[in-house]
This record gives sequence, C-alpha cells and structure tokens, in this order.
Amino acid sequence: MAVFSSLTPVFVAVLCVIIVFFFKNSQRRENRSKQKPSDQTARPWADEDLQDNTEISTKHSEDDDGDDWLDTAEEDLVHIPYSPSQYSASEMLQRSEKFYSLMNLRRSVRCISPEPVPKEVIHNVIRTAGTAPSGAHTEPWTFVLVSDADVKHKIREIVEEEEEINYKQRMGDKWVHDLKKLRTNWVKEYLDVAPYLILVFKQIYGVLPSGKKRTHYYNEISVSISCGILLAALQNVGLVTVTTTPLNCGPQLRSLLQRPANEKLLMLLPVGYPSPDAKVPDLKRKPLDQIMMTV
Ligand SMILES: NC(=O)C1=CN([C@@H]2O[C@H](COP(=O)(O)OP(=O)(O)OC[C@H]3O[C@@H](n4cnc5c(N)ncnc54)[C@H](OP(=O)(O)O)[C@@H]3O)[C@@H](O)[C@H]2O)C=CC1
Ligand SMILES: Cc1cc2nc3c(=O)[nH]c(=O)nc-3n(C[C@H](O)[C@H](O)[C@H](O)COP(=O)(O)O)c2cc1C
Ligand SMILES: N[C@@H](Cc1ccc(O)c(Br)c1)C(=O)O
Repeated sequence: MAVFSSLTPVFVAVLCVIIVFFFKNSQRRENRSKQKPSDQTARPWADEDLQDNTEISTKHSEDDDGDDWLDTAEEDLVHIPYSPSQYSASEMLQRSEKFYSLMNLRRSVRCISPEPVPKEVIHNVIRTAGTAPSGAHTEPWTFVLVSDADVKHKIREIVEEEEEINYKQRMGDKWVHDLKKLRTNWVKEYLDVAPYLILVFKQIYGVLPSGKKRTHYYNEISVSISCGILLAALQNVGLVTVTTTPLNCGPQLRSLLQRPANEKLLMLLPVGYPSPDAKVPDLKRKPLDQIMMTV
C-alpha cells in the first residue's frame, strides 16, 4: 500500500506526459491533413457547385510505377517578353462601346439558313475558341465539326428522341413552364439544316504518351470559357448559333462521333447564317446596375 501511495504522484506525472504527447501528435496529424490532403480523392479544383466531374489523375494509383507527371522540359519553359497593343483612353472607350454593341446583338437563333458558309471561317472561329485560358494550360477541349448530311441527320434522330422524353418526363413541369416564352420543343430542324454543327467535348482527363492519365484541372470551366469565345467569334463574322445542351444525349453522340472515353459532351452548336424569316423572343437584358456591384 505504502509503495502504491509513493508511486501515485510519479504515475500521475508519467500519465500526464503520455496524454500531452498523444494530444499534440493527433493535433499535428489533423493540421497536416487540413493543409495537404493525403487522401488522393481530394480535388480542390473541382467545383462541387458546378458538379464538375473532373477525373482525378491516377498518379498515385495502383498502376502507377513512376513520376510520369514530372516533365522537366516544361519546368525549363522559357518566359518571353509580352507587350500587346495599348490604346489611348478615348480609343479604349470607343473600342469597348463598339465591342459591346456587337455582342449585345448576339441572340440564340433556332432558324438557321442552309446557305453554305466558308469552311476557313469556321476553322478560324474554332482556332479562336482554342485561344481560351485553361487550367494549367491543359487545353481540355475537342471541337467536332460536322457538315456531313448523314451524320447531321443521325445526330438529329438521337437528339429529337431524347429531347421528346426530356420535355415529357425528365425536365418536369417547372422547367418546361420556364421555357414556354422561348417556344422551343423537341423538334430540331436546325440539326439537318445548319451547314455546320459544332459539338464541344470537355476532356475530363488527358492521356500522356505513356498512356497514363493527366489531370485536367477545372476542365468544365476551361471549356465553357472557350465556348464563350467561340460565340463571340461567330458573332464577329455575322454567323448565328444556339447554345444547346441536349440532356441525356452525351454518351450516344460521343459514340456516334467515335470520341474516346475521356471526352464528355458539353454543348452542341448549330452554326450558319440566320434564315431570312428568323425570329427571336423579345428578351431584355439586365442593365449594368443590376449586374455590377462596386466596392
Ligand atoms: N453540367 C451539368 O449540370 C449538366 C449538363 N448537361 C448537358 O447536357 C448535354 C448532354 O449531357 P448528358 O448526356 O445529359 O450528360 P452526360 O454527357 O454527362 O452523360 C450522362 C451519363 O453518361 C455518363 N458519361 C457521359 N460521357 C461519359 C464519358 N466520356 N465517360 C464516362 N461516363 C460518361 C455520365 O457519367 P457521370 O455521371 O459520371 O458524368 C452520365 O452518367 C451536354 O451538353 C451537357 O453539357 C447535362 C446534364 C447536367
Ligand atoms: C448553359 C446554356 C444551356 C442552354 N441550353 C439550351 C438548349 O438546350 N436549347 C436551346 O434551345 N437553348 C439553350 N440555351 C440558350 C438559351 O435559351 C438562351 O441563351 C437564352 O434564352 C437567352 O437568349 P439569348 O441567347 O438570345 O440571349 C442555353 C443557354 C445556355 C447558356
Ligand atoms: N434542351 C431543350 C430544352 C431547353 C431549351 C432552352 C434552354 O435555354 C434550355 Br436550359 C433547355 C431544347 O433544346 O429544347
């Protein structure tokens, strides 16, 4: 008993040291996991609100046996001088007004003329889309340009079949109601008539020369920016389109166009001149004071 009572203070002290040691260690582990996720499924670049299904790189996965992602050539990339055109304040104002006026005339047009469009113009428009910024300069886009009448018709068949189900079942009453003002339905004549269809695919990951996957950071945002630039480039040459997102058609269109498994359809754009009798809904745009907050 006497031995026990003399040991108790020592025992308590040792116990305290052990508890403090464990507590500090667990805190350090927690902090480390907050700063640098050891969990390889953490994908801070994939915006959950966007439902960006960005695929994760397999760098640390079972089939990984090397440092493929370490590209020394890219580490040594030279940085070159950059001095783009600059304008006086009055020139800037004039240019900004002119560009705004041009873009303010852009409308989604669903009545497209069959009149042929010079192919080189479309190539330049797509080149322009390819100037978009992209996460880590991964350029995660593929623009499939379709002009073949049979392929356009097959695309129409796929889209109309799915869009009919979309309107009748998948979209629901509220969405269908919200679209009433646009007078859209599942009949998509422009898919046969427009001289070009551009199907924009986002590459959810890339493929390295070794066959391994390369992470495409923020691929959906990157491709969406390139689509915005594409729309501006079309407007610049007097062509029209309608941004379409044919729900549930992605996998069928991907397989029709023989696109690889790392690509997902983001948008389908019929492109051409507006038909002479084209009409658009008389929509109004929000004024500056409703879209801009100054701080
Ligand atoms: N961003 C969005 O919120 C949405 C956009 N859309 C638009 O609708 C159009 C067509 O898309 P939709 O067909 O509905 O949707 P998806 O193209 O996303 O495909 C639907 C289903 O097929 C799977 N899938 C598609 N492509 C691939 C691929 N390459 N590899 C593996 N799985 C694939 C999807 O998988 P998974 O579930 O893993 O993605 C999903 O389960 C597009 O224009 C798209 O932008 C449609 C739905 C939602
Ligand atoms: C992300 C997105 C998806 C769209 N999806 C479709 C679509 O599937 N079908 C369609 O006819 N229009 C679609 N539109 C076009 C819109 O209906 C159109 O932009 C909107 O009515 C405003 O008209 P405006 O483009 O003439 O300004 C889409 C537009 C965006 C930005
Ligand atoms: N994809 C359908 C429905 C649709 C139509 C217009 C839109 O702005 C949106 Br969002 C969806 C269609 O093309 O008819």
